[in-house]
Amino acid sequence: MTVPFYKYQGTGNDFIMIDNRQSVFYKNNAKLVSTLCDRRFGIGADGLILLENDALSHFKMVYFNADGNEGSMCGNGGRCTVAFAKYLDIIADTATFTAVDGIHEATIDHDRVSLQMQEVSEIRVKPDCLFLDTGSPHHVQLVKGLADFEVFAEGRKLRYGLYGKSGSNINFVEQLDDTTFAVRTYERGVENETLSCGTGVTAVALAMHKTGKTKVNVVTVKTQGGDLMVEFEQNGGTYRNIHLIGPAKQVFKGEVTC
Ligand SMILES: N[C@@H](CCC[C@H](N)C(=O)O)C(=O)O
Repeated sequence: MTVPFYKYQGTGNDFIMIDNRQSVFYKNNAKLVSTLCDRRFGIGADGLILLENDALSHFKMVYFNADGNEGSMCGNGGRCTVAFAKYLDIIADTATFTAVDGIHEATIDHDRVSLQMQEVSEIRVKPDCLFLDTGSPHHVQLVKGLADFEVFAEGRKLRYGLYGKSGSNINFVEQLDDTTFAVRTYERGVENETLSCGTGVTAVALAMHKTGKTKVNVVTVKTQGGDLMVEFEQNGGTYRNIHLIGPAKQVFKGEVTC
């Protein structure tokens, strides 16, 4: 049986995208998902996303990490799914969709997607790092010399050593100026550095604001795959109206044999 697929990328975080409104893809097959995401034996991607029907919103996003397991929220994947929904004519310029962490709103202008993220009220500030959940769990740590930093080795050590079996995504950050940060992320579920992680970028912006490294409410975060912006409001200890903004593009389409 063949199933049409599309490939999308958001600042280099890449996804296999399948229109599953007619249940064409059997989703309880972790081995199939991981093989499709394999860069040598499959299509190659950081994750696979199913766009499905939803009673409450325009569509539902079901996200799998490259290891084949269903993941927590994916910010770049969410932005790419909005672009895919527009391509399929499910939405025009605004969307409401359901993800694993609840309902999200988004707008799209050409290939630029602004995705509203869930509120964040708990940020754990530790002596040399922060931990917060922006839909997915994130460790945020300032480092010097980010370009040469051993992201894979250090990220893997922390992901398994500090956060137990369930683990965490690990972000290493360097401040570039009052409003701009660079980040490199070791992604749980991909078990490698990815070129960009949207929930990670969101976590970095909030963590840097929380610790007073930046005073602005619109932060630019430079990833290995391009720039993203995070806008937010802070009220007491809670960050709300958080938006992750940046490009999401279709790269190619094809068919998979399942
Ligand atoms: N690439 C994603 C993050 C996906 C979540 C993560 N891998 C996990 O399950 O912990 C993003 O853009 O947010």
